[in-house]
Amino acid sequence: MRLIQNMCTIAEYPAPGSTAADCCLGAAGRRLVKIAVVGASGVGKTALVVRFLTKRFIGDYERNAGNLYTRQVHIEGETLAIQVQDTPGIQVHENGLSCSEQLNRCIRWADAVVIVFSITDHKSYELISQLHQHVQQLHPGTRLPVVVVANKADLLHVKQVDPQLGLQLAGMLGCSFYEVSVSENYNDVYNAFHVLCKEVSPKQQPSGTPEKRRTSLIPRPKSPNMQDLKRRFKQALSAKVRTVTSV
Ligand SMILES: Nc1nc2c(ncn2[C@@H]2O[C@H](COP(=O)(O)OP(=O)(O)OP(=O)(O)O)[C@@H](O)[C@H]2O)c(=O)[nH]1
Repeated sequence: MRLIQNMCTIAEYPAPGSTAADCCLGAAGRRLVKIAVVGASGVGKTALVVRFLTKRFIGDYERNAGNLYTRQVHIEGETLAIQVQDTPGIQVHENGLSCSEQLNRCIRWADAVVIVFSITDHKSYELISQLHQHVQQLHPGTRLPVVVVANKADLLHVKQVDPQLGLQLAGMLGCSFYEVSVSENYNDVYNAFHVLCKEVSPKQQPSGTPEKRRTSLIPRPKSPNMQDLKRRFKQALSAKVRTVTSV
C-alpha cells in the first residue's frame, strides 16, 4: 500500500505466536482495542482505515496485502490505543466464503470487527450475513462487537443497494450500522470506529484475563501422595528396627 502518512505500520500481520498478553495493553499501559476491517474487494476498506487514521481521503491504493496500524484515541475521558488491521478483500466462491488462514487469524485476534460493503456492489452486501456468522464462529462463546459500514454513499447514481437494507440487516444481526462516504465525510467514519470502541468494554476484551487463564491451563505439579509417603516411611522404619533387633 502506498501514499499513507502519519501512521505507524506495526506489522504486516500479527505474529502467529503473539499472545493475548502481548496485545492486552498498548504503549504506556493504555487499554488496547484491536479492530479488524473486513469485506469484499474494492468496497473501500483501505480508504476507510486511512480516513479514520489520517482524516484524509486518498483515492488510489495498491491492492491491499493487509496492514496493521496503530493510533491513540480519546473516548469518554479514556485514552485508548487502537490497532486497526486492514485485510485483503474476501473472495466468494460458489460454495461460499473463501477466507484465508491469514484472514481468520486477524479475525481471531480482533476485539471488534468492521464489516464493510459498498452500496455500488450488491455482491458485497450479500456477503455480510455469512461474514458475520464466520466472525462469530471464530469467537465461540463471546459476542464480538461488529459494526456494518455501507460505504460510497456519494455514488447514488450507481447505487445497487439501498442503505436502508443495510440498516435492516445490521439490526437483524445485532450490529451497529453506519452509512458513510469515505471520500466525502470524515465524521461518519470516525463515529463508526468510536461506537465500536465503546462496545468493547474492558470486560469483553479476551486479553483482560490472560494470566488467570494461562495459570489455570498450566498443569500444577502433582502434590506428593501423603499416604504413600507415610507407608514408605513406616516400611523404612520397620526395616531399620528389624535390622537393629537382628544384630
Ligand atoms: N466515490 C467513492 N470512492 C471510494 C470511496 N471509498 C473508496 N473509494 C474508492 O474505491 C476504490 C477501492 O478502495 P480501496 O480502499 O482500495 O478498497 P479495498 O476494499 O481496500 O480493496 P481491496 O484492497 O481490493 O480489498 C478506490 O478507488 C477508492 O478511491 C467512497 O466513499 N466514495
